[in-house]
Amino acid sequence: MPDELVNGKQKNISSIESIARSPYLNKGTATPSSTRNALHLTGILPPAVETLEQQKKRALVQFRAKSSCLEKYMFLAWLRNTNVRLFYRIVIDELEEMAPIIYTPTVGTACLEYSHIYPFLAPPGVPDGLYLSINDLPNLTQIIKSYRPYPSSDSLTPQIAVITDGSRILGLGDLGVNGMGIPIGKLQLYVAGAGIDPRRTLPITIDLGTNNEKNLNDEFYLGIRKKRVSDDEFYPFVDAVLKALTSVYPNLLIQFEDFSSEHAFDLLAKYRDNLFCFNDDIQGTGAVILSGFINAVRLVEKDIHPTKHRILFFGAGSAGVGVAKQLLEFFKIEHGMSEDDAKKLVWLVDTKGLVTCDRGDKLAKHKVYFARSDNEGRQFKSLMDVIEYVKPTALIGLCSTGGVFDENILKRMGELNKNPIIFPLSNPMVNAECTFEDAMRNTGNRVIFASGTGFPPFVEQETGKIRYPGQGNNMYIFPGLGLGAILARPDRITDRQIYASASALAESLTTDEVEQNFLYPAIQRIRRVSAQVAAAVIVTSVDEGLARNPEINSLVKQNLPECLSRSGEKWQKLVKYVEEKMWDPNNEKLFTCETLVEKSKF
Ligand SMILES: NC(=O)c1ccc[n+]([C@@H]2O[C@H](COP(=O)([O-])OP(=O)(O)OC[C@H]3O[C@@H](n4cnc5c(N)ncnc54)[C@H](O)[C@@H]3O)[C@@H](O)[C@H]2O)c1
Ligand SMILES: O=C(O)C[C@H](O)C(=O)O
Ligand SMILES: [Mg+2]
Repeated sequence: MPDELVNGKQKNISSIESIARSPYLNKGTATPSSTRNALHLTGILPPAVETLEQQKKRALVQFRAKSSCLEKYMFLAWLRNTNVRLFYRIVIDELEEMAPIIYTPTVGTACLEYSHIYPFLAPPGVPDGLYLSINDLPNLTQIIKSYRPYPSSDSLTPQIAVITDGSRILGLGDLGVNGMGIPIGKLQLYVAGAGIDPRRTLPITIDLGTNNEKNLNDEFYLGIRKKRVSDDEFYPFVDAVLKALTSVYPNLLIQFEDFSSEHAFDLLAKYRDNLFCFNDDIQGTGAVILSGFINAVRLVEKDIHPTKHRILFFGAGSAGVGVAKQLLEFFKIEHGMSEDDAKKLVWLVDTKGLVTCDRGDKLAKHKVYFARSDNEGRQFKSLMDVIEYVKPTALIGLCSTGGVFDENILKRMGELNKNPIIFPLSNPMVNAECTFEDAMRNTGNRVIFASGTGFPPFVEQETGKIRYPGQGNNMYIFPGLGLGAILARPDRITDRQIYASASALAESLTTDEVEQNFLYPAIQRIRRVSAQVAAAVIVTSVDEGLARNPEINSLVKQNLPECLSRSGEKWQKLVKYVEEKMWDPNNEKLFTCETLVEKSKF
């Protein structure tokens, strides 16, 4: 037999095996009989040929029977790594039930336990994400090139990477390499919420050590066992990773996630103008909270003029400062305020109290901009003292300390305001500054509320009316922002694109949601909402002259004014175009299993 034929046959065998074993292509019990025969799966699979719906039903029964959220997380992780299509069918259809498992709060527990649950998340050979440690410095490019989450037949060039160094995972602190759960969770929302093809997502954890003693002393800890490296090593290593990534994947969008605040601000400042990237905790959170704030401001407009708000941030890290900066844009753009006047509407509090210029300590760089100088030498330490001084209309918690908006604080906010705006945004749920129930009870049900992790609805005792809390989480922004950027391909993510994402999100509520005083759209509608957010990002990048995708340019340019106003037929057409680009687990064209079998004539 000629060599080519032998090779040809070997190729067939290996491609057939890779279909049967591919977490992406295999359909498990939904594999049709003809394909089973071709793949030699008859006898390996039980005889029944099921539909995706039947598989989903069984998986849901198994999922719901799990006794803890962590077990549910592990079950879903296994499903994702063995049957991609079934996993995403379930996550997309049941997002309200699944989001708290694959994302906050359970992803927080999973990160805390990551080194303990690790081998049970994926079958051998299926990676959960890309690990790059400081020891890999000489080989970064090679490691990145060889990383294949699926067999090479279904590997595609990644379009979006979420990268963390595990140093500030949610409000849980430095978790080192255990932080891998976060890039994985974020990218699952990219797929479920914005229809990015799962094969085009790249979760990355860089390991530069950890200062978490518990991890360092844990016999099962999976990261390198040493203290975090100094900045002299940190910045060159991150730079080398980014260079290697972009040399292998030049169009890759990079989302920085859960870096400690100082590094988060520095990395953003260093790369925002020369790399296709954004920081989710600073810009994504800024945009999502701006959006909720815009809707909250509308709700209280008859009592408080928008420019008369007094906004108190409890927590002055990457998220607090990121949100505060984003809010300034709203006052400047929508209300014509000068930067100085807008800045006067914001007060920051950190562990030492109100952030002022003359507090006597050396302020971290990112706090200096908002430090107050109108305090006439007075300093305020406790939150209550600051509240008495500022008399805030809005209280925003981003301090990672659960329960600090206690009964007294909430009551006082209720006394000061007809409808106090209270956003306990820290994650996961145990770190939320207050619960929805406490906020309702202590303000006579008058609070305007959004939290980072979703709380259950509250039933008003007197009326029996059900009140739904808002979820102010960047998950409403990053999927749409990323999708829009991937489609338009601007050179960089700009402030205007971020602002457009926030304002499109604020406008995305249905009449029914507006009537119910929602601040954010229902999570079940996330794909539609992400399409609107993505379209707004696309239009802005075309208007800025930054979009490099010719198809997008020709589609948008001729209808630019209508698209910029986000109304009318042309805008709707663009949103539909974006929706049609979304990956869907039921789209057979994307699962070439049968076609490959047929072509292989085996
Ligand atoms: N809802 C969302 O979408 C979202 C997005 C990003 C971050 N977050 C959450 O925000 C929190 C903060 O993130 P970060 O990156 O800004 O973290 P960070 O650690 O950099 O900042 C925390 C800030 O809170 C202050 N602080 C801590 N304890 C305090 C206390 N008891 N009293 C007063 N101030 C206190 C610190 O001084 C610091 O300024 C985290 O819990 C994170 O999960 C939520
Ligand atoms: O991950 C989240 O749920 C939101 C945010 O990015 C965070 O760091 O808390
Ligand atoms: Mg984050």
